[in-house]
Order: sequence, then structure tokens, then C-alpha cells
Amino acid sequence: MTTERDLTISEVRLTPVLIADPPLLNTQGVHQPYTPRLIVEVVTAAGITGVGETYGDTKYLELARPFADRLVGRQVSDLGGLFTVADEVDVDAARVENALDVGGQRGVQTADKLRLSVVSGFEVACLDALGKALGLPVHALLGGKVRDAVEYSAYLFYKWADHPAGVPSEKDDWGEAVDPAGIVEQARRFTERYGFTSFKLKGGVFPPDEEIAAIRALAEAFPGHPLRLDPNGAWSVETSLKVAAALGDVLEYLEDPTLGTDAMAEVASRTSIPLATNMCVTTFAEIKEAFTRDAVQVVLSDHHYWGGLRNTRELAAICRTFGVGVSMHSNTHLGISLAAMTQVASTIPGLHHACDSHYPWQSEDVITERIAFEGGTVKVTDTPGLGVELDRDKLAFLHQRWLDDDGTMRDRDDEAAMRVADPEWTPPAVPRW
Ligand SMILES: O=C([O-])C(=O)C[C@H](O)[C@@H](O)C(=O)[O-]
Ligand SMILES: [Mg+2]
Repeated sequence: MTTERDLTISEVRLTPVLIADPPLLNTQGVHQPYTPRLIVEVVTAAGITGVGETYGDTKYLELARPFADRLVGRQVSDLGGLFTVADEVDVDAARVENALDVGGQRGVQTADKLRLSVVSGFEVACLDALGKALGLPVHALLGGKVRDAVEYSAYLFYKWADHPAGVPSEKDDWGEAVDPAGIVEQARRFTERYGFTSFKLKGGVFPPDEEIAAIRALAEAFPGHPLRLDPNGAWSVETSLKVAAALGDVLEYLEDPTLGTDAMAEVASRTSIPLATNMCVTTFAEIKEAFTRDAVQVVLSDHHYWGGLRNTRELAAICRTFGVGVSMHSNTHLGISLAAMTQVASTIPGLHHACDSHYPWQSEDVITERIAFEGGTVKVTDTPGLGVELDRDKLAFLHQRWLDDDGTMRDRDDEAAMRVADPEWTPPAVPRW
């Protein structure tokens, strides 16, 4: 007999989508006009549907499909079991050998990192379904919220006004930002539209002196506001120290100035500016060495690649134990993930830095009501589950775009996107400066 409380998974639906993305620049290249995401739906025998979201590139889809098949008949409450199921799914070795993840922003790929990214989408969907079945918000399932709103930072990017001519794309209304004045203007729009009070600039795009000038211009335009600069490891130790010296009085932290624990530890030992990372510490295995050597002072968690919301809390507890700060990293994502980030962030004590989110750059979504930023924060909903609802028309539209794509956009490739504008482009050797 099926009851409301029957938590057995009867069906899992996977829907890859392509969502519009503006021409945002980073050290590897530029964002493509459309980027893949995977929407996960877990349906219980009682007819309750939970939703999750994760990376949608082919290598994740290849894992998500056999993973989904193995979930039918299990309980949505069996969250620990998701990791056991993931271990049973083979990862094609060719997918991970020397491959760099998401434009190289997350270090060298491993089978485990791929598996954890897939698990996260399913874990969130199971938590959403479980919360709906029990009448509890996800934060209650994680132990309860310790704040009613989660603060986010404005994620500033150097960007072109448009994607290259002749490439199908959606127009955005942010305009060009390729110099300090453009970045300040972009920051003003972020504050007007969303009320953000912290600013992060994605760097590693222009020579360091130009990026120092952009941060200086922000400091002048927004005196006293927390500022961060993240070149994704594009600088040498000496360049990192030069930037740290030039911006020491205005930076809240410097994010991944240089690559690897050795170089980060060297920089950290010679500057008083805290170093944050989403590249140096990306797995539990990397924590011990980085913390012992005091290579990082803030870890930017990302529930997608740490394996879900429960692992994010475990990471936060380890950071707390070692006196290391914790906040959140973000790649391009939709409202389901913003809801998930907000739910878990609401449960983490000592979240001292505003979290990153790409969400303001996304004009499209798969949920019925876009999540609003008020005064730079997202309210923590007490609605059962994540508090979001799938819009099936929007989902179908964005899935159709994925079906219609010839494969060009189905795997994020910032280098390839840059080559459309500059056929000579190759990703710069690191350190770039
Ligand atoms: O904080 C970060 O390193 C990121 O957000 C990485 C992302 O991949 C970002 O650089 C991007 O999307 O271009
Ligand atoms: Mg970063």
C-alpha cells in the first residue's frame, strides 16, 4: 500500500538544458552563448517530486543516467546511500585523464570529483522530496537555520557587450565592461538591481596593473565595501605578492592568486591579506596539507563539487575547527541551485563572507518564480523542501534548445568560445603573469 509517507523512489527524470549566458571573460577565454545544466527530478511512490540541479556537460550526463537507474526502489531518505550508488557507476577513464574541469577552474579532474558532482544533484532532489513529504524545509533536515537571510556578493566580470557576430545568442542588457570605468558601472547596476554590498571581480583577464586599477576604482566608488579579486591562479608568487601589496588596504581577501598549495602557502606566508580558494582545496583529501601549511584562510565551498549539502556542512565544520573561514563559490547555475545554496548556507554558523552567485547573469530559469535578492540577500524560505517549483514549459523550452544543439554547446568550452572571436587563441600558460 502506498501512503503519503512512502519515500520509495518510483521514477527519476533527467532533463539536460541549455541556458543563455553572457560573454563573461576569464583567464581561459569567454563564456559560450549557451551553457549546459542538468535538471534532476526524483519522484516518490506517493507522487512527490523533488528537484535538483548540477553540471550538464556530457561527462556528467553519462554518469547521471546509470546512477538514476540504480535509484529506483531506494528511499529518498537514504542520502548516505547515494555515495555507495555513485561508487558503483563506472567513469570512462578517457573523461578524466589530464582533463581540466569547467574551464580549468577546479583543478585536474578525477573520477571521484565527477561522481560527487553528480551525487550533489540527486542529493538536493532527494532532500527536496523528503522535505515535501515531511512538511519541512531543507534547512530543517540539515539541522535548522541559524539565519533568516543569506548574503551574496556582486560577481563582477569583464565582459563584451555581445557575443561575436554571427553566433546565435540572447542579448543581455549589461553592456561592455573592459576597463575600470566599465567595472564600476557594472557594480553600480548590481547595487541598484539587487542591493549587493560586497563585490568580487573575476580577474586574470587583463595584465595585473589594469585589474589593480579596477579594484582601486571600485574602492573609490564604494568606500569601505568588501572587495575581492580572483584571477583563477593566473599569477606567479611574485605577481601575487605585488598585487597583494598594491591592494592590501582595500581587499577583504585575494582569491586563488596562484596555483597549487606550494605557491599559495608561499604567498600566504608573505602577505597579511587572507587567501580564499575554490581551486587549491576542492576535495576533503586536499584539506590537511593546505590547512597545516596555512596556505588558505577561506575555503569557498560549492555543494555541486563537494558532493551535496551535507558534505558542505562537513566541510564547514572542518574549517571552523581549524579557524579557516568558509563561504561559497559559484559557477553558472539556475534557481534550484540558488535555493539549495541558500538553504545550506542558512545552517552554517560563522559564515563571515557574502557568498558568490552567478544567478544575476542568468536571464533564464526553470522555476516558476525567480529568486529575488533584497539588500544583497536571499530570504531563507520555510516552505517544505527547497521552496521552488518547476515551470514545465520553461524546462521544455530549454531542453528543446539542448536537443536542437549540434553538440557545440553541450560541453562548456571557454577556449573554443574565445577562438570564435580570436582564431589564434590558446589558453595562456600558467602563470600567465
Ligand atoms: O570563483 C571562481 O573561480 C569561479 O567562479 C570559476 C568560474 O568558472 C568563473 O570563473 C567563470 O564562470 O568564468
Ligand atoms: Mg574562484
